[in-house]
Amino acid sequence: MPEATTSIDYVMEKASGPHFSGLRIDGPTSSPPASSATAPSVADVNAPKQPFVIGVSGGTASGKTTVCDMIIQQLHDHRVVLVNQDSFYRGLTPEESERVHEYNFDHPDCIKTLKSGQPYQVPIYDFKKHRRCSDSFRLVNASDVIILEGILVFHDQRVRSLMNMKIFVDTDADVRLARRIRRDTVERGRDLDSVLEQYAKFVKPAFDDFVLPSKKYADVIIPRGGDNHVAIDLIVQHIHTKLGQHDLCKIYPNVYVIQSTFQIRGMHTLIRDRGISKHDFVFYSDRLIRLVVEHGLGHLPFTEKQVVTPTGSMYTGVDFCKKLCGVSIVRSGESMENALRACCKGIKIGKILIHRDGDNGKQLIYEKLPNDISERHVLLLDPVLATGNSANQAIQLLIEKGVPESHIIFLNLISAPEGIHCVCKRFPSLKIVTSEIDVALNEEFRVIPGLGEFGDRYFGTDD
Ligand SMILES: Nc1ncnc2c1ncn2[C@@H]1O[C@H](COP(=O)(O)OP(=O)(O)O)[C@@H](O)[C@H]1O
Ligand SMILES: Nc1ccn([C@@H]2O[C@H](COP(=O)(O)O)[C@@H](O)[C@H]2O)c(=O)n1
Ligand SMILES: [Mg+2]
Repeated sequence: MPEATTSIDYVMEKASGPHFSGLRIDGPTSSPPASSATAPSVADVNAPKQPFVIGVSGGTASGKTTVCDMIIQQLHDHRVVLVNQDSFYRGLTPEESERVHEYNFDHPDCIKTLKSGQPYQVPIYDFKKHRRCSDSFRLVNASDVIILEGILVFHDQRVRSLMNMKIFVDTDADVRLARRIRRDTVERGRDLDSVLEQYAKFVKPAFDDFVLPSKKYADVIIPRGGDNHVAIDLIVQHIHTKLGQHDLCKIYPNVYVIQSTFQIRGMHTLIRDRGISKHDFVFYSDRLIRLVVEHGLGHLPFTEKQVVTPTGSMYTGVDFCKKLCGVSIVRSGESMENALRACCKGIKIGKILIHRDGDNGKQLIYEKLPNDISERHVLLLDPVLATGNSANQAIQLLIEKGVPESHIIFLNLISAPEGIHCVCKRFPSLKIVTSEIDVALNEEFRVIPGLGEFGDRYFGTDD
């Protein structure tokens, strides 16, 4: 895809015609870094990333935001970020606010910065006051997927050229007007006359002159907006396919990421927050660990079992696998032992301590495992999979003790792609169960965004 070569600050300003434009054309930009076109190597998080950019356009109140929300929800991927054109309106002065009906509101200026891999502070816009909320920003990272939404995002060729996929939400004009009246009067404190006047004077002409002509650039047109579930499903599938090259679960079928829900995202948000109290860190880590452990147990073999219920009927179910063992990688893996004990009554738990010895890998210094470990299925415990060096050493030890590789399930809360590659390449029959896969390791081999030193935070030695 061609990279735009010039600043896009001026983008679509010409669309404002004789009226003054609300577009912030003096907005913050940054020079693209020297190697912005390079795809990141898994080992170099500092290399600028090339996100997958989706443009979503359509007339006012066509359902753009609704469609974007549905896509994001169905993608279940924390790497997706929504950037709304609204955030880039220039704030009106008090005098301008008096004559707000003279305004023709327009366009974003952030996408180039985001595309070139730099974090960006997106302003938050107040539609009631017609200006940006002072001191209120949302930090947007160079995520893997950026959705840029707005009525004019297809207008300028240079903005379009940044997009990997363009979606136009096509909704009947009467329906849009009815929704806009309701939205602007109920949510944005406008009165009916001003909404209708603005619509006739600016919104409809701008739609005819700029928005509708840009429909021809769309790759996908969605009739009926958010009501069109088939179209949204297809788009989500396409995005999944496009991101497939990063999808480690497809490369390694033995990697399982537990189904993301807003509960799980919420818990991750809390434990990743550096400002959270120790008590809350432990509480929400424990909740997540319990989910990972339960999910991991679901991968154990079972035997069929029949029982008689109190109604005298037969119930055909399954019997748990009895020959089990937990093995924690000391020290942070010990934080997962309670959850395992709570799920598996009387489970034996072994330990492996691996001492970091310089930069040349790991040196094992302690192990205590059940004598009959070779007959057991092993749940290997470590909340963070970073480089994979410690994990590989622990797994190698288990295999040397006679545990078949396919009898090992490695449980963790977060995994770096580097660690997954490292472990899965060497031990392809082992299973990994995790709750989130992070972006990469940084130069210090720390998981990014990560959550810092898990053991120190969990056991309170981070002061
Ligand atoms: N399919 C739909 N059915 C009913 N109301 C809808 C539908 N899609 C959107 N709306 C409502 O219409 C208004 C505009 O939708 P929104 O998604 O914000 O449009 P846009 O971002 O294109 O301006 C909102 O109040 C929203 O709740
Ligand atoms: N202070 C403002 C800023 C913008 N608008 C209108 O918003 C419309 C675009 O947003 P949609 O969610 O409807 O796509 C656009 O038509 C602007 O006129 C506004 O009314 N007040
Ligand atoms: Mg919107």
